[in-house]
Amino acid sequence: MTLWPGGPWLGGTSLETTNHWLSPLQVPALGLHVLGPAMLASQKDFNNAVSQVKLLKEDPGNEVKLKLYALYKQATEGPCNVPKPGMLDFINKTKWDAWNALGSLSKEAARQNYVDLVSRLSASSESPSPEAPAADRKQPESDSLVVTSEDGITTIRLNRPAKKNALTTQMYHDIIAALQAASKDESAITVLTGSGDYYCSGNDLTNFTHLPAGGLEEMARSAAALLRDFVNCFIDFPKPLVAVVNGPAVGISVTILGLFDVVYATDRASFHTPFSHLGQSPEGCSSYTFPKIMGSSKAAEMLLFGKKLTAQEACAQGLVTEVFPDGTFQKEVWARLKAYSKLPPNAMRISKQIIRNREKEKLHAVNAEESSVLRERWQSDECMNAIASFLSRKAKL
Ligand SMILES: CCCC/C=C/CC(=O)SCCNC(=O)CCNC(=O)[C@H](O)C(C)(C)COP(=O)(O)OP(=O)(O)OC[C@H]1O[C@@H](n2cnc3c(N)ncnc32)[C@H](O)[C@@H]1OP(=O)(O)O
Repeated sequence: MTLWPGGPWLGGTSLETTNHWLSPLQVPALGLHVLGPAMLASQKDFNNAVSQVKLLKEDPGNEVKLKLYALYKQATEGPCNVPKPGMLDFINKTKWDAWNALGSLSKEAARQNYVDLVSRLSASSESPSPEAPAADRKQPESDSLVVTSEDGITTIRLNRPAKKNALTTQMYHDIIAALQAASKDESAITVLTGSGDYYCSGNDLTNFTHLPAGGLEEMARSAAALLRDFVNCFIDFPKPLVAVVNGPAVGISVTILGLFDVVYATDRASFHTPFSHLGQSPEGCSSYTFPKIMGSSKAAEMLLFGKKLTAQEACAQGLVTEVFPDGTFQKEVWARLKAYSKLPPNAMRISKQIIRNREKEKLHAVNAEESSVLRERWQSDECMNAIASFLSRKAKL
């Protein structure tokens, strides 16, 4: 089996010829124990991904191939418990190291990560041009998102001030498209900010009132898929990503801050994740990033009890990089960003890559799990009652 004919791997010896490592014929009947609702990739998805790898047009490079190998082994055989190859058996030792580095990652999560990785590789090998100029950018479908590019900075602005920039389903799609375009445009830095007095009041709770033909279950399924795609874009975003938090932030607009590189906030901002109040659970990888950023008990106070942080508190906890007086916020922040945007863009990209790569697989696994749990939560009475309360004007945060 030759996946990338003529591609010398690791010093001229093909990894696959030493282990036939991606042959779908070798996938044993797994009898997998599925953890949650069907958010994690099925065996069929996994088998498809294994076949898809062979169709990739470009060689993804040794590092990625090793990752695929390790995830494949973990997904099919579980944690590495075979003896470590000898020092001089370079290729098998490298493969063993990659597999062993996955530690106790479950078979299901490895399978999911494998499917995600293959889908990203397939998408990028199909993308027509690496540098889509800003002028070619597909404009958002509605006025609720405004995307501009100037001075080496692409700015994605939430523009629904009358609704405190609450995120409609269309806005999630538009933000995904805007991030994908920004990742390929010529700007050095990408910024997310809001119009008006709020940064963002989180998920628009009326999203839950548009029930599709398949009812609540179908609504929860598609919302979980959208959430997962949305958060994946932040995990994978390749350039410096800066949040300019111009006012209070709620829900998902707070949780994804843990995936930004830098967060600047006005002293009027606050940070609120009232998931328990809403019968929901954390998303945006916050169940992982928040304890890492602020320690487990501060994270628990926010994520379990919905403690609202002031900008100064969020800065002290490490969620916010710097707080500015509201009167000079815009002037100071944009002057600083303009200066940063003049730095060599490739160096910034590569530095971000090296930082993010250490965490990427983990973040994707966390995102998959959080989305899966929320899919269930959204069908719970606790959640339905909280949303009904808000919509009937009985409850406000
Ligand atoms: C598919 C992916 C799903 C990802 C899931 C994410 C989870 C979350 O994000 S959880 C967080 C959800 N957000 C909320 O619970 C916030 C709800 N809003 C409020 O509690 C308050 O509106 C506020 C504290 C944000 C602001 O209060 P304030 O008194 O200053 O202003 P209001 O008069 O309430 O708001 C003006 C206007 O905007 C509407 N609105 C504000 N936020 C939302 C929202 N999140 N969803 C829907 N609508 C919202 C509010 O109803 C008002 O509308 P009207 O002028 O028509 O009454």
